[in-house]
Amino acid sequence: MTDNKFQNIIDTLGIDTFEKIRSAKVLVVGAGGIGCELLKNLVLSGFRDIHIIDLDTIDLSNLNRQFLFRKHHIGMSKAKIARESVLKYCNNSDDIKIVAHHADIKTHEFGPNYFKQFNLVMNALDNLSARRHVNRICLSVDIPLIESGTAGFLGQVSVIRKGVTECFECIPKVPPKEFAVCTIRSNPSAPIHCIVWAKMLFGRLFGLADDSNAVTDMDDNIVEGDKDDTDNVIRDELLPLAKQKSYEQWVFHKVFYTDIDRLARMTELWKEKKPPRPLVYDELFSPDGQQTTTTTTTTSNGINSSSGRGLKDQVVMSFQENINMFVESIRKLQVQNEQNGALTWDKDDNLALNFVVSASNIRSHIFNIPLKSKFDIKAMAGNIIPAIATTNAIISGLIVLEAFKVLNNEFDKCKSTYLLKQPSGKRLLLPIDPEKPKSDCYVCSQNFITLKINTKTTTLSQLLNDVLKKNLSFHDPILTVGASLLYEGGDEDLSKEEIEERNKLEQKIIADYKMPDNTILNVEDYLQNFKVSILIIHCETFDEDGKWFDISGKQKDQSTNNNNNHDSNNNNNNNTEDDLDDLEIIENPVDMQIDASSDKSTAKRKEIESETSDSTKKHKLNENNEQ
Ligand SMILES: Nc1ncnc2c1ncn2[C@@H]1O[C@H](COP(=O)(O)OP(=O)(O)OP(=O)(O)O)[C@@H](O)[C@H]1O
Ligand SMILES: [Zn+2]
Repeated sequence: MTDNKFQNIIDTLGIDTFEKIRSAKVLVVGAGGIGCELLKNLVLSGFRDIHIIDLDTIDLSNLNRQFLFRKHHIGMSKAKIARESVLKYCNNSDDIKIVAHHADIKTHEFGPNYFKQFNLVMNALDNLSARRHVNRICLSVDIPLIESGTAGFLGQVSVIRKGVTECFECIPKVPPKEFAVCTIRSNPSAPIHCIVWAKMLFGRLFGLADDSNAVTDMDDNIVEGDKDDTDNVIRDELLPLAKQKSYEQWVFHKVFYTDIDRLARMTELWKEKKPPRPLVYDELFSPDGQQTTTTTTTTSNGINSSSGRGLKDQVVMSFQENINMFVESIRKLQVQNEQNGALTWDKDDNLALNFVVSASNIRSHIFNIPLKSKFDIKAMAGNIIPAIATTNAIISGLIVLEAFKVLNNEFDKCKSTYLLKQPSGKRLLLPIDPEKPKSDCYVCSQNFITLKINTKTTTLSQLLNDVLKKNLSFHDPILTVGASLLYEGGDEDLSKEEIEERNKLEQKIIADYKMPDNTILNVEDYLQNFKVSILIIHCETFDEDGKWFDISGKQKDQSTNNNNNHDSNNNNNNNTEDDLDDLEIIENPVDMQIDASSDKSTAKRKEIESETSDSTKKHKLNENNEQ
């Protein structure tokens, strides 16, 4: 029967619910901040058949809140160590079975058939694409999903059940902020512009070749775009000389002298502000690489630096210290690059972070922008909102409370609960009824998507990678129009020649690829067990700068006529939404960060407003909290 240590649970939930907990098989996706707390809650509540998946290894920066991990675990699989540590809570007894997978949930091993074995899936993820992926599979095999997330003091838990509640994709998520390329490249005015630039420069110098990375042209000594009075292209004769000396000197000269010199000469740009000042390597370093100036404690733009008190990383380094760090990090990264091939920027890789800190601060100095500490730059470069252990703990507790209702099939009692920053009616937790599935959701309601795109200039490769994979989170899409198969991914069964042939096809323009204006393209992903029809509308101009396609939800019956004037239900743009921590976070109940124009947001807002103002409803709110 049961163990005494669960007597409290039995007394509270009743023996029937407890037996369901004992026999349930559940999947936890993610063993990070929420995942660690959740696993501990699950075993302490009596769950004993748990699968846990996480693709990552333990990092030093996880230890302050991911309490299942210790310093000696750094570098080891999160899922496996989480399993080991959590088993200690139940003294390895209690007939408990935890299966840990050190793997990406988006791989074929974990397709719909794998999901079918569970009574419940719980997401403890940190990115949109994996969340969407799990949402689609759970819908396809009709397994309840509990979705959750935290951002600083804010948090949210919601239950997703096919046909009963809205799904994760019923409401479009607010895309991450993007900066205009010209601001990053030519006219920065805030530290974040220089930080974005430095990350791009890292990719340009040490990452994979990427034609869209326009941070600087590293290939020759032409001062781009500039011609003298007699129409000769202007060249920077010093650049090839710098190249002969060392890689770091060449990079330094190119990005902090040649490019800046060119910008400084664009007088139109500097009518109302101080022009940038190019830096000369030899004025900062002697030919033997030693610095020529003494370390200053104040930057030229008057910002106090390293003499300040506080933790080392929280102090703003002097200009000279940034210069030294820049040169040193390039030297070391170049060695890594030669040994390991292309590098990927990672906020937790100290050397990569040093590069971005120093490069962005030097650029800030040049453009008269305040310098920032390594701590601040790491937060901005990693889009980090400090993770708070207590928030994760509260949210994980709420997940388990919803799990009990799910196991009891009490979907009518399930709540979407928001953890607020400020109390609302003295309560920090705001439970509301989940919304019904949105009728025009292309994921849970089988509706059409409308895609406006220039069919005469866009290639199949752009459609596949930027629209279908990055924006719509397909993993391995198969494209058909009518009965003809247009494209199928996967390299397993293809010969080298066939792959080459397919790569060539991917470069074809989509209009030449049986997809002219007003085509209905069917896209299917076997791994997600998900398909959608996309109405393609040819469009040559878009309202926003830099935008080259537009996606909107569309009812099936309306979409088949060729009418460009359809309503945009979704707000998708061209951003890669992968890194977005995509919570429907609300700062305060009447200021919800859902698509403010949607009916749903208005309805929810009204509900919350009335709940927080009406005393009888407040009572209901209190009842709801005592779930
Ligand atoms: N596709 C995926 N498959 C499996 N696990 C994933 C996937 N995507 C993300 N995860 C895991 O989800 C967890 C999310 O946890 P959390 O938000 O605490 O992130 P973190 O990486 O541990 O911390 P931070 O991002 O704050 O440094 C991470 O451990 C991450 O490895
Ligand atoms: Zn939906």
